[in-house]
Amino acid sequence: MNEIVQPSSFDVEAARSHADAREAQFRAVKLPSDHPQVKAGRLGVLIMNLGTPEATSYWPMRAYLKEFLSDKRVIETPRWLWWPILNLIILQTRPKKKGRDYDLIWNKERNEGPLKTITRSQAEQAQAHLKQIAGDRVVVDWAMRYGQPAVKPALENLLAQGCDRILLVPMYPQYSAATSATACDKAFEALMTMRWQPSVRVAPPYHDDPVYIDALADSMRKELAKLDFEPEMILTSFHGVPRKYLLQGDPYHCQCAKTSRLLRETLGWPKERWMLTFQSRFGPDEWLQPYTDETVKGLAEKGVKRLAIVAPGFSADCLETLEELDGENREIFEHNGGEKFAYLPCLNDSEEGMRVIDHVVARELQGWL
Ligand SMILES: C=CC1=C(C)c2cc3[nH]c(cc4nc(cc5[nH]c(cc1n2)c(C)c5CCC(=O)O)C(CCC(=O)O)=C4C)c(C)c3C=C
Ligand SMILES: [Fe+2]
Ligand SMILES: [Fe+2]
Repeated sequence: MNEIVQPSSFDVEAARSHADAREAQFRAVKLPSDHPQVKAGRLGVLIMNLGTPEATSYWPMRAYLKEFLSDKRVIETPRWLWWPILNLIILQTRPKKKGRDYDLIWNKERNEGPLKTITRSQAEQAQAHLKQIAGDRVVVDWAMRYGQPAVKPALENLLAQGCDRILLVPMYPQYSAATSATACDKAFEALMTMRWQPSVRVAPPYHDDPVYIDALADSMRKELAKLDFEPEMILTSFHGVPRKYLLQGDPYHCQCAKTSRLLRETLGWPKERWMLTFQSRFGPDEWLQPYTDETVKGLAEKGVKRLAIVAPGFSADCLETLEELDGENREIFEHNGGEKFAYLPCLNDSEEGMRVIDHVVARELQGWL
């Protein structure tokens, strides 16, 4: 690539900021007519979450579940055994059943799952925050590991805007191969095909970051203050994974346990009125225990009347929190003798939630910005 030609009128000192100077440089480039367009010097931030179906009817649900459940990072069962189970059993019934569940939480105004609405807003707010700090130098986009918007076009979009350094931000406070690693795999797969590969960083898990723990504590205090009761017990419920993933070295369980402990300590909540549980069990294998639904039932049966559940592992409310925790588990509790139940929302795009995202992004851009 040929060098940037600076016209004499271009005065770097006079530029208001480094970002403005970069912008001015883009505009000042003079290239031969057959030279490819060169855009560089910007930083990209790609916020990545899990994904959600395009619609709640059979075929979109089936496509989403097939992509998700075909991922070897999610289901580690050998393919010869898993393929017939997935195609001949699960994909026959689950799309319809789960489609009905998605109907209960669907954002009808935008015709999309809440995970998409919230992730988009998080990215837009992060972009607005970075604009204040760095002008147009940083571009924020968002993508989903499964479904739309896909990771590869999002990376291409960042490159097209001149981002030659990209920060990937998997929106999972606790690392698991089934979530953070597979999101990065998808990004690296896209980078494999690129001639001019950007420099890439990956934001690490933030399960014990004081900014995250304080944001969770602040959000919980606010939500608890709105209730007309004080919970006898608080459950911190995390998405489960098969127990064998823990035994094979996935740090997810330990990171969930640490988040839960730090949150309780920060709130000063009594140990005997706080629990760590795991939800969303899938299939016949043993998953991380104790299971949320069995715990909720057991507590109600033992006479606990007032219960609150919070899901610190989800950066955005979704099917697993709105339908499973606030819907199914509320019903289990009330059906077994419980009286007052509260589901406390995720950090989402709230002030507390954005504090965490802005902090993680700013920290990981250090040295680049
Ligand atoms: C079957 C294996 C699964 C593993 C392992 C798993 C891990 C895992 N998942 C999340 C976060 C989310 N999962 C969501 C939905 C969902 N999860 C599974 C399966 C596994 N997840 C399925 C099949 C589904 C789809 C719904 C269903 O059929 O039950 C969601 C919600 C997406 C939405 O659209 O709202 C999230 C978020 C984590 C954090 C995790 C392990 C660490
Ligand atoms: Fe899941
Ligand atoms: Fe552990």
